[in-house]
Amino acid sequence: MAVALEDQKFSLQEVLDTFKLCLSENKEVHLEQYVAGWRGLVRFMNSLGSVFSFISKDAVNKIQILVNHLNSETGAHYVTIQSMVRYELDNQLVDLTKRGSFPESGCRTLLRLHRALRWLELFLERLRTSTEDSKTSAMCSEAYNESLSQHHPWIIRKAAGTAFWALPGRAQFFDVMNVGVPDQVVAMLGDAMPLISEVYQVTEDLYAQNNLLELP
Ligand SMILES: CCCCCCCC/C=C\CCCCCCCC(=O)N[C@@H](COP(=O)(O)O)[C@H](O)/C=C/CCCCCCCCCCCCC
Repeated sequence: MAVALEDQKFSLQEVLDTFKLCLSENKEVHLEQYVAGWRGLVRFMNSLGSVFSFISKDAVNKIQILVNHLNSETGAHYVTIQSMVRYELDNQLVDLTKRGSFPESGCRTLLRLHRALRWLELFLERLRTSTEDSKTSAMCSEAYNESLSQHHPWIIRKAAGTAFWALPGRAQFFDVMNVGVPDQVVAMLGDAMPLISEVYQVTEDLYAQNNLLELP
């Protein structure tokens, strides 16, 4: 019997596998798979409750901007993050010092998700090494404070901190991930982490080489 898409059980393994697909052998990051990975993560976050919807809205908005670039007539330049950066810089399509004509450039939009990927990397590593009595809210908030929060104003930091309190405990969180017993979750995270870290590092190096890490 066919199962409707919305009835299919969420599998975090599949989402993390999508990130695996976005890195080619020559270390190019494919944008279509990168945004597909984010879409899956947002779906997971939505399943945790409406308290996260302000975060989800922002992420969806940024994903959509990138999808619009991919589907535009210049979409061929957006196949990889590397080609996107080259194209937008060569054609002066990026606001480099202050917000101006290009508030939806691929480079600045992806930078926001890239910073969030660092949060994810830190959060997953904490989850992987956590114990039964570790608190997901504390792990999430520590990861956030070490990464994304440095780019957010007080009001966003406050709202994010409040939302983290609504995270389910570790056991329930592992359950929603739908990977298996805790040992299987830990093993899956151990496999996924190096890939996420590599995607993060390749993007970080590309942005650093092009002085794009502080785009307004
Ligand atoms: C095995 C565990 C899996 C964990 C799965 C986590 C799923 C997370 C899914 C999505 C993460 C959210 C990505 C958020 C992108 C935020 C981008 C950003 O920084 N935007 C701000 C700046 O944008 P501009 O104004 O410059 O355009 C914007 O101001 C942000 C607004 C919303 C608040 C963002 C708070 C981010 C907290 C990230 C932690 C998410 C916690 C989820 C808990 C599972």
